[in-house]
Amino acid sequence: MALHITRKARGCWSFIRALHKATAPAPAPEKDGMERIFSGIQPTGIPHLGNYLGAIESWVKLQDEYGSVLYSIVDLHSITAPQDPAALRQSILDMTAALLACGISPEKSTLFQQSQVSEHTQLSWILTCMVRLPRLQHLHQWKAKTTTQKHDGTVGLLTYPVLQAADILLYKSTHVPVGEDQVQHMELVQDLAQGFNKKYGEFFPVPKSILTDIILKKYYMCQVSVSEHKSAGLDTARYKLAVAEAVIEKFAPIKGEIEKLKMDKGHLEKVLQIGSAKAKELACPVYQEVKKLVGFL
Ligand SMILES: Nc1ncnc2c1ncn2[C@@H]1O[C@H](COP(=O)(O)OC(=O)[C@@H](N)Cc2c[nH]c3ccccc23)[C@@H](O)[C@H]1O
Repeated sequence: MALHITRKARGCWSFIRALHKATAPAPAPEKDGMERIFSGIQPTGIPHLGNYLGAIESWVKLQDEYGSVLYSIVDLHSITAPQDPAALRQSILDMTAALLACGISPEKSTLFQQSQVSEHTQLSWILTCMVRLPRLQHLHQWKAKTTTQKHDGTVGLLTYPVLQAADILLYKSTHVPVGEDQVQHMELVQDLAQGFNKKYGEFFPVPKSILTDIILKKYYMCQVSVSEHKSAGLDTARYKLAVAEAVIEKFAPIKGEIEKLKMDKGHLEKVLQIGSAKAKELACPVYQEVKKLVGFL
C-alpha cells in the first residue's frame, strides 16, 4: 500500500478531524480538588486503534482538566485470559511506553500498575460479597466472551467487573473515561457504590462515565453507510485507503517515540514504581475507612 498521503487522503483526514470536533464530548468541569478521574487499560502491549480512540486520546486531554487523575495498567484484569509470565512482564512495560508516547504525563497524572496496590483485590472481595451471581452472569461481556471462547469461563472472568468497581471506588473517583463497551460495567460500579452507601452510610461518590464518542472510530473502521462515503466525495475503496493512510500518518511519530522509550526499561520501571507508590498512598486511607465501616476494625 502506498504510504504517501494523497490529496484525497488529506481531504478525508480534515473531514475526520472536523467530524471529531463536531462530536467531541461536552467539556469537563473546571479543576476541582473534589473531582477525581480514574481509568484503566489492560497490558496488551501496544494499544490498538480502539484503545487509542476509545480511551487514551481522552485520557491525555483530561490530565489538563482535572486536579486529580489516576491511570492504571490493569495487570490483574489481564490474567482473566491465559498469560505467559514473560510476555505479560514485557506487555506491562510496552503499555507504559505506549501511554507515555501518546502523551500521558507522570507529572500530571498518576500512572501505576494495579497489582502493586494490594487494596484493589482487598476491596474487590468486600464488593464481591455484595453482588448476586445472576447480575454478573447477565453482563454482555461475560456472555460474549464465554460464547466466543467456547468454554465456561473462569470465576475471575465472571467477577472481573467487581474488581473494576474496586479500582474506581478505592480512590473515591468521581469520573471515569471509558469506551462504550464498558457502559454495563459502569452501571454495576454505580449500583455497588449506592448499595455500599445504603448499607454503611454515605461514603463513595457515585462515579459518572465520561463516554468517548466512538462515531469517529466507526468512520476509521469504515463501517459507515455508502451514502456517507459519498458525502465525503469518496467511493468505498478509496475511502478505506484514505483512512489507512491517515491513520499511518497520525501514528508514525507515536510509534517512533514508543520504540525510543522501550529501550530504557529502567525508566519505565521507575515511572510505574513511583506511580504505584502514589496510588497506594491514596488507596490506604480509603481502604482503612472501608474496613472500619464493614466492621473489621
Ligand atoms: N473498540 C473500542 N471502542 C471503544 N472503546 C474501546 C474499544 N476498545 C477498547 N476501548 C476502551 O479502551 C479502554 C481500555 O480497554 P480495555 O479492554 O483494556 O479495558 C478493560 O478491559 C477494562 N476492564 C479496564 C479497566 C479495569 N479497571 C477499570 C476501571 C475504570 C475503567 C476501566 C477499567 C476502555 O475504556 C475501553 O472502553
